[in-house]
Amino acid sequence: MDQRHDQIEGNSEPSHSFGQVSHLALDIGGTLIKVVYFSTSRDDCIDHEGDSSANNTLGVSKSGKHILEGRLHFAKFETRNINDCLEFISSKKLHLGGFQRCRNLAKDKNLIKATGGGAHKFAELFREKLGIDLDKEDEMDCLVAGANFLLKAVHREAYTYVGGEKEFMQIDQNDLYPYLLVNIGSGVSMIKVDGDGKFERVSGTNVGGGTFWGLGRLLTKCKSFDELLELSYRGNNRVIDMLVGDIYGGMDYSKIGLSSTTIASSFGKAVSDYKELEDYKPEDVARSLLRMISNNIGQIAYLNALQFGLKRIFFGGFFIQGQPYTMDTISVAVHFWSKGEAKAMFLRHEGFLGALGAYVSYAKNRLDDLVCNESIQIPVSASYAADPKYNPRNADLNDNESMQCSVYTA
Ligand SMILES: Nc1ncnc2c1ncn2[C@@H]1O[C@H](COP(=O)(O)OP(=O)(O)O)[C@@H](O)[C@H]1O
Ligand SMILES: CC(C)(COP(=O)(O)O)[C@@H](O)C(=O)NCCC(=O)O
Repeated sequence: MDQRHDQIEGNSEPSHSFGQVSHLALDIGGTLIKVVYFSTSRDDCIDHEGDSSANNTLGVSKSGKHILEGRLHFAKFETRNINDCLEFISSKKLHLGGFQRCRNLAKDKNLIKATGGGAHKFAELFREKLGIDLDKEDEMDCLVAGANFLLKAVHREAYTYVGGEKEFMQIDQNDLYPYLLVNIGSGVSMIKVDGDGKFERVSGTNVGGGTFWGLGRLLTKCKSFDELLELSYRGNNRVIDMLVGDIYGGMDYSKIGLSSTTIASSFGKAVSDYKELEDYKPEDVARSLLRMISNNIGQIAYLNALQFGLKRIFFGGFFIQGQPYTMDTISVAVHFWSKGEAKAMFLRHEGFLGALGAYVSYAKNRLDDLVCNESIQIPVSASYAADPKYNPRNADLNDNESMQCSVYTA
């Protein structure tokens, strides 16, 4: 048996063991590193057309392409803790790949697809610590490729969020373009997508996820992003935000379509109240901040959609993280400004667009193709649960998933 295979399996109980790991891809952003990799597992072994050779996860399709069945795994780390990510990759031997056991495609085993600014910034570190070269892919190319892949290949990927309810969208592949992709990472990029590889970054804003996390940390003294979010759920923004009703004596300003509860000025009450930061509850501050930033992004997104005549806006990036209040504020902003004409849509794998784009870019070189059979909500931590060396503090996996899929190799 292949030694590499042994080493990977050696860390795991049989029920959750990895088979081969292949095609590791990274998106090293300003705040978070996103990791995507494919693994076959014994549970997933399928012998297509009777191929019972050494690698029984590799079958041959009617078109002559080999099919490798397995799961796509997702993980994320804070960029400031990049060593945790390096350790994770190293301990799982993810960088060594796995196709060579079955297809002798080892020639570029030390070349790992990577995108995001960190692919440039940390290239030397990866070479030094893991002996791998980062094969850099452009960040915008990857965001678009990742979004197109998810929208076309993954069932129940896109959804609207209205009145606290998720509604999954049926995406007609023949009627997908054009759309606006708004990626809310540390900063925000807005990309008009017209097709596979056909896009233009039409706008962006420096007021994004990093602003929420950075300002929020300074204002509330909270220690983690999740804590800040948690705070925001308990808060009441009306304590700090100046509403139309505060200015108009409790009345709507109906002539221009503003209800009394519309925020007239985010944080505006802090001026008239003569209060200091300590006089406000951190949860109210967090709530106002989340609302201010989400609302602003929703509005800028809509204005761009308007300018380019786009009806559909997909929001990605880890700022969203499937958080109800964030999505609600963005949805309301898009609905309000577009008078119901445009729709905000969210993606289940919103934070992994770039990493998935880097992943599918392997296809450019090796003619491999990734097909998702289905998308199943399985906590990715379940894949590691049996690993005695797995330390959840190292891999901040939150509630990510792995999804079942096939890789078609030429
Ligand atoms: N665990 C976390 N730690 C830090 N930021 C987080 C976390 N989860 C979500 N976020 C939010 O996601 C943003 C980063 O999103 P991401 O799409 O990964 O961007 P980038 O590529 O710039 O790192 C942060 O600025 C923050 O608002
Ligand atoms: C520079 C970036 C593309 C980097 O991506 P990120 O790490 O934030 O995901 C992004 O932060 C951005 O688009 N910022 C907004 C810059 C602007 O248009 O004003």
